[in-house]
Amino acid sequence: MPYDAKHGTSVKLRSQLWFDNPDDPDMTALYIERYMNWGLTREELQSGRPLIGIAQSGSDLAPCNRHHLVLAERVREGIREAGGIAFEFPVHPIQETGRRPTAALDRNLAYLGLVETLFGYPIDGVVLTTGCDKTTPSQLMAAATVNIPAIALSVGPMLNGWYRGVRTGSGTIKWLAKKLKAADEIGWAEYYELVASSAPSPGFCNTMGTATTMNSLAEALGMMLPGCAAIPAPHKERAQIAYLTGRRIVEMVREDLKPADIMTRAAFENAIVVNSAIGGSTNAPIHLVAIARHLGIELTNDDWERIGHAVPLLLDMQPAGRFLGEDFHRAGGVPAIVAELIEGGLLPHPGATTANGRTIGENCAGRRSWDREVIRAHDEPILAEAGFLNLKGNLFGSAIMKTSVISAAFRERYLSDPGDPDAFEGRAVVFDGREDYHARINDPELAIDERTILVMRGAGPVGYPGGAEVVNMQPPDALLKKGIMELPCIGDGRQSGTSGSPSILNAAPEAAIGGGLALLRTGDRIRIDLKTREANVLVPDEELAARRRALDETLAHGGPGYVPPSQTPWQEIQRQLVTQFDEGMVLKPAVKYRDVAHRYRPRDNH
Ligand SMILES: CC(C)(O)[C@@H](O)C(=O)O
Repeated sequence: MPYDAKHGTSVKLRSQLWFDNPDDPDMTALYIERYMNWGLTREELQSGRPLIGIAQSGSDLAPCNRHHLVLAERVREGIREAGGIAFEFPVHPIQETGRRPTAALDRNLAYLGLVETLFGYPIDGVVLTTGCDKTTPSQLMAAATVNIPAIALSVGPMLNGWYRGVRTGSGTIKWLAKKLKAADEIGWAEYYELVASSAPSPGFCNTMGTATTMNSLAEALGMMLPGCAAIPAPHKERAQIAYLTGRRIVEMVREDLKPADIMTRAAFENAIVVNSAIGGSTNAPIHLVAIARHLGIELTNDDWERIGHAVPLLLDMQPAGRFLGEDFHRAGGVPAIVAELIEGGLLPHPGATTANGRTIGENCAGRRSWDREVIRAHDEPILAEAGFLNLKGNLFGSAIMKTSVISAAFRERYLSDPGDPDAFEGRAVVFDGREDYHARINDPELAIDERTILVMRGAGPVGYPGGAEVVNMQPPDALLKKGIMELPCIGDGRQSGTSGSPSILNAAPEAAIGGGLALLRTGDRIRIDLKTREANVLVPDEELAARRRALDETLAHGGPGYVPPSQTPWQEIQRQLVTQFDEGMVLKPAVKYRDVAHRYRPRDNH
């Protein structure tokens, strides 16, 4: 509904409440004078042109998004040409590889800041500059809450990394370098060289890590122009789509096309299917559930399994496959994946609306793969069932397992219980947080062998705090030297989207608030059944009940000792308000605020 009809004012655009409000010329004078002080004229600000925010997520602290500082010029040109005026402003930096203790702590902080900015300033529509992992969901969450017209612009992945003729992918190469170093095959100098080779240009991870995943899903949700997610940052098409995005947001304001019109339940179901087909990150369920909750859409990890598990893997990209971002883009990017899914009858809602005003089906139908090695045909997939499993049992109520990275060697070694090829059992070795893991992983007393299951607890939204990517646990050096490159891992934290290890992640509730992992002890046996989706510690119920009583006692006296104290005000605030991973790790009081730009009119400041 247009702004004037909803609020009974004589202004047509929200920004006119500040700059062109005939009902209050006195306040208009106050609001407009300072925005003219850098050269804008009264005529520009009072001519009914939409004022378009550019939510700038790039900075020197956020190298993955830094190229947005350059792209914003093309966005501005597009906005101007379509008759709008650009207002660029900063969003809180979120850099996964730079922020300690974890960038995930800042997703909700950036969300809060952006909600306040969009609500409290004269902005009619916004370009969200997405990139590194959490920069995408934080901005989509804010756009969902405020619900003014919004369109996302991906910064794009880096160019492919190369080392001695071999593709080196972000993050994924780090796991390999660690293994080579542990096996004494390389020294530190080559280690640095190898890892740095994977980052040859501006842009985010060139693997299907969380960044490419979340940008691809933003496109699948309909919040980007078609093809936007995968264009590498330095390519000319990246600057071209920045310009087109700027033009389009002005039209979206005129059409009053808002996030809640685009990000419907149907759009989320499409995104889940696309995530399976691209081999997307295990961080995606957390973020999509969060965005959905801010729109009032009930999305669960059961939905992820029900809608996504049977979908085939079509994209051969690291860590699930071989290729990198440039290859994905050249093969056709997200539109080619969607086209294959439509062809195979696998996309549930081809009629879902997207940011350009057309449906995802209209945008993508027929745009099939240019390179069948990189993006496979729907009937010749890399893997038949590539989606996530949602495991449950006496260790947790929900944990995600990414099936597309379970290697053949792993299947052979573990999923071979006689008569039960879907189950494996192992002895648990439990670590209380990352420091404990790094201090003890090579301790021979732990007797870690090829049937061990590594467990990390204390890494969740409350425990770490923020829910860190620290469940990337590798076997001890002795096993790596023997060629055992991966052990099954379980954790109440997250794992990098670039990791290829067979892991059970995002376990909720986490140990820090008394989840089942808190009851586990080194030496316990764990059984995982991929068919029944169960994960249980094989300890008699009476014994578990006794451990539960002891834990309750500890919790009553301030909680398990492995939860470190908060170090900053935000750590403490977020700990008090945050939900668990399976509920999106959102701030509990925040989700009730919906459509705030239409529901509320901000009060004047003088
Ligand atoms: C590679 C990183 C930094 O871990 C992240 O981007 C991810 O893919 O999860």
